[in-house]
Amino acid sequence: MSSRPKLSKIKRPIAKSTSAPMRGVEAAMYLWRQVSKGGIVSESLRALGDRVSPPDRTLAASLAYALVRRLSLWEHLREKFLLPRPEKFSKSVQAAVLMGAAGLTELEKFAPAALISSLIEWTKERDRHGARVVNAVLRRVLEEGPAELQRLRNDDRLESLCLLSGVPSWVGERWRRDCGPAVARRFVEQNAGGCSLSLRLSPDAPRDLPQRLEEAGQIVAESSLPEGLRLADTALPSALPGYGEGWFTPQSESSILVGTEAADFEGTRLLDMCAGRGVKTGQIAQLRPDITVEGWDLSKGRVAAGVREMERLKLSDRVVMRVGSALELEPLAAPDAILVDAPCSGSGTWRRHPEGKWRLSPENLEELTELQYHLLCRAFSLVKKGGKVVYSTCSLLAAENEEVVKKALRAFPDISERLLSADFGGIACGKGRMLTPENPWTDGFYLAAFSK
Ligand SMILES: C[S@@+](CC[C@H](N)C(=O)[O-])C[C@H]1O[C@@H](n2cnc3c(N)ncnc32)[C@H](O)[C@@H]1O
Repeated sequence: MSSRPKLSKIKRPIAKSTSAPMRGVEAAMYLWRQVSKGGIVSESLRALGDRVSPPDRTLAASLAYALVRRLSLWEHLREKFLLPRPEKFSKSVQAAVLMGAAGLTELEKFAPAALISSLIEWTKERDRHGARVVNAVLRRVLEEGPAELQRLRNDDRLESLCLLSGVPSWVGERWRRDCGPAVARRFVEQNAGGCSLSLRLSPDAPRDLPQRLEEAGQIVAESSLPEGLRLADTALPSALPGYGEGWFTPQSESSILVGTEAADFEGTRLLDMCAGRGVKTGQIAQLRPDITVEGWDLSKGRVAAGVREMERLKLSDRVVMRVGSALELEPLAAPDAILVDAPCSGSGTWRRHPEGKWRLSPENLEELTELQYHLLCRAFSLVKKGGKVVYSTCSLLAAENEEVVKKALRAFPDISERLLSADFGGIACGKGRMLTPENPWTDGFYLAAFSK
């Protein structure tokens, strides 16, 4: 994996304004280039605008997601077939082989010969001699790749399962250390599953919203949560009927449970210390018409999106969103309850955001856990005496969850962990819970609650 492009911090893709139309494979390569530079597939796809026709867009998205979801597997195949070593070849050859391995293995609807010839054409424009190498290597992938995949399936080491499921092997090892081999295998396998859109219904959603969604072409199912609704597939939420009216919010069922726990407190003021775009902020304000909410976030863009979200949900009169670090801002009034929905590795949501898993390293995990610890300590010191703190992450790693909690509890003897307000399922972690991505509508989440 030595030749992997550096997947640095997320940057927004730059849409070229004066650009020629693109075919599917070319667009897929553009998406991959953006991801390699720190972008994310969905946003880069949007930035392509009308430069690709709808069928080419579908092909480009399928190829790019196939590549990013199981990147380490394609790198493994590239290592095996692009000899003597991938680094000996140009970047274009390396990228074409990677994309080809993903496409030939996963895309059943696209004829292998057509994919190979598109990748050869793409490479030819960048590296004339390299195009022959791409041709030869992809034909080997086509012939010998299935046997290699079968060999991995027959091998019961966790490392092979990680390759097949698209999980960085060091994370698989961490899960084994944290939870034992059986749970670790389950987490790895769950990562290979698909995900679908789940909605949180607003109190003013019309009763016939499910029918309206079905009329718009969605397959709708009931959720295990009274305020939830499941769609059979993913969809662009803003394109669904009722989005503009604020009748629903896209939110995974695990995330809904976190908001439910945070809204269950005595008092009238809640501080949401890492409010992001305000998904849980809006949920809590809807659940508790008697309270006011203050939401903070470091990101100006997310706070601006949060402000728009409160307007969409008609909550702006009770929710204030502010930009700044939760380690420095002072609350407008002392909070009775605080939600720390901490920035994290996102290891419970990798099915939705596959780019994140390849950006995580043991080093930046350590930086995250430091920040999480300080955020939780700040919440412990800011909350009123008698108040409640909820800590959550969308991570399945103990380092970001119970280990942060243990360390912060040691520093605050006046804080104690309390039972959650309901049985949320998942795996017990002290008095908290780890919710697992066991179906397409749930993400991996950790939540724990505290009293001062
Ligand atoms: C998990 S997300 C929050 C999601 C949000 N609660 C929701 O439900 O939509 C974590 C957020 O923490 C923010 N963040 C990171 N460092 C922060 C800090 N020092 N102070 C405040 N927010 C921070 C990030 O910008 C990110 O939006």
